[in-house]
Amino acid sequence: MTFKVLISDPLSEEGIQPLEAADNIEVVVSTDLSPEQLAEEIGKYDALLVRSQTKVTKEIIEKASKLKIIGRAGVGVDNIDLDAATEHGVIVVNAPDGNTNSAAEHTMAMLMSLARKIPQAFYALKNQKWDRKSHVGVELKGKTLGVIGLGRIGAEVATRAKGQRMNIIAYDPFLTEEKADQMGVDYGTVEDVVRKADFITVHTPLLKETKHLINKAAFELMKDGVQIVNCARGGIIDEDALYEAIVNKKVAGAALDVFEQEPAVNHKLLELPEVIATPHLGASTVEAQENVAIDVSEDVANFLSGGLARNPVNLPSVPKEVMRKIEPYFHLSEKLGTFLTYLTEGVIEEINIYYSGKLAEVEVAPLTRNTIKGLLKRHLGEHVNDVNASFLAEKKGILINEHKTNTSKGFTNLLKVEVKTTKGTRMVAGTLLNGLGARIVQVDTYSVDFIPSGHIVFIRHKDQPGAIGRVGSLLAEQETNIATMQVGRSDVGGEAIMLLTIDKHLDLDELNQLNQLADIYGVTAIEL
Ligand SMILES: NC(=O)c1ccc[n+]([C@@H]2O[C@H](COP(=O)([O-])OP(=O)(O)OC[C@H]3O[C@@H](n4cnc5c(N)ncnc54)[C@H](O)[C@@H]3O)[C@@H](O)[C@H]2O)c1
Ligand SMILES: O=C(O)[C@H](O)COP(=O)(O)O
Repeated sequence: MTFKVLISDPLSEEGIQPLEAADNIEVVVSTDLSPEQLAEEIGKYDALLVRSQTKVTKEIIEKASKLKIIGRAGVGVDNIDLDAATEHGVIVVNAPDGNTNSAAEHTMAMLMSLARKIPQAFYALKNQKWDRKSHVGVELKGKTLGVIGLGRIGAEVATRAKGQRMNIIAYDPFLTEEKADQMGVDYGTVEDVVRKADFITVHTPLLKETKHLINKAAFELMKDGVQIVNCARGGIIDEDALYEAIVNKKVAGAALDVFEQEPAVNHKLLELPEVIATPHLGASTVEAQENVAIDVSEDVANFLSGGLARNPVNLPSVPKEVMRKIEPYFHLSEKLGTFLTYLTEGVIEEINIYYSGKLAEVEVAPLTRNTIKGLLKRHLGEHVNDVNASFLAEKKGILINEHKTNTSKGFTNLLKVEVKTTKGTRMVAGTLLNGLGARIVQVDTYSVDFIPSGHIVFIRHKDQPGAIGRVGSLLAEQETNIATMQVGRSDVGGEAIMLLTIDKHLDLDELNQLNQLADIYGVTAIEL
């Protein structure tokens, strides 16, 4: 099978080698597509690679019938509708580390240019003006730099600013006083940071919570003459409030690499001499572009070949260590879900997944997603996958509960799935036998032992002499070979079950004949 990958923003040619080199991938580079053209084209592609320019909207994703993965060669994914991607089962991956250094260096370049008015002086000189008086700057040494968002880039900026002998005060929701101490920065709230800083730099993602984090009220708390840097995302700083604060002389200068609307030409902030700017160049270095393109190309190529994504954005990433422990249970978890879809009637209201024995000691969320995938796929179709399974279940109002218990009924590990529907509760449990693979060991209250794979017939019948024989004889007449057979009953003469694994698929006629045998209550053909 050949996968088609569209690259719709300029990426480093060296960086996309992992895709070009893959036998099963055809790469198309088309960086001038309008949104309408992209919407028209996207249906042909299995993967899309972008930077920040391509807007991957809900409308685009809805037209992307074959799309499996979107790769963002960079950090920020605010140009991608993540909810729409998740709903349509499209995984989004980014390259979180490749441009950290370049973005931090660009921030420092902007900070120093701002403090020494280098762009303004250069502009004057270019216009034949030898003007030394208007371009007197300030030193960084001894000043306080407020860092809002002390993640990868914020932390690198803090380290470099310390090299300029600045004091750092930082706020990040994940920063503790202890960690701040270890990093040699002062810990503060957003309010502390904006009150105390001479320069403020923001390094958060653009989220609902960070939109206009620096607003009119924040500017009012700042020192007079404060200077502002934004090399993260337009929109973290309220541009109207910044404009006003500069005009009112509260803010002495601002260095902006990013804007609320990009490309930002004819922007009112660019008319102010106190503002210096670059057109979103933080990650535009040869090194960063190569790094991010390699990272994302490798991830996309690997994912298309059936591997796991290293840097998923809309799916929690699972540490390798945990993955190694739970990977053997993947097959079992999906099969248990699928098996139950054949037994249940009515609308699913609640799914309870019980992990016991060894399984109770590990992170099981990926197994839960996989079980739900198995439960939903048969009815909702192939588009249900790990990315959207929980989302779709939630959207359908299904309650999902994970339980960890110690009661593993003598098995070293046991995975039990119980589904409550409008018509009743059904249950199935499975285990992984050392060296023998997966087994289903319980169906409702019956103990069984069979491999969850292939053609299975589940029969409910009256516990009567002859019932089993009649089923065996009819299957023989139908030239159906029985591979294994399990029987179980709750009470003598009561309801009993037969679970047969057979060598071929039973058609409707053959099933009907089985159903009409004496003492048979119901026959279900299961394909696992
Ligand atoms: N200008 C560019 O070209 C360029 C290049 C790379 C990254 N970026 C942008 O820089 C930003 C940071 O990137 P990163 O790689 O450091 O990301 P990161 O995830 O490592 O760090 C972001 C930090 O922001 C913190 N944060 C979240 N909400 C916050 C809040 N309300 N207040 C304070 N902190 C908050 C997080 O806890 C995290 O530590 C992103 O917006 C990214 O898109 C821009
Ligand atoms: O979030 C990022 O990684 C940067 O903003 C880089 O964006 P770009 O890939 O468009 O340069």
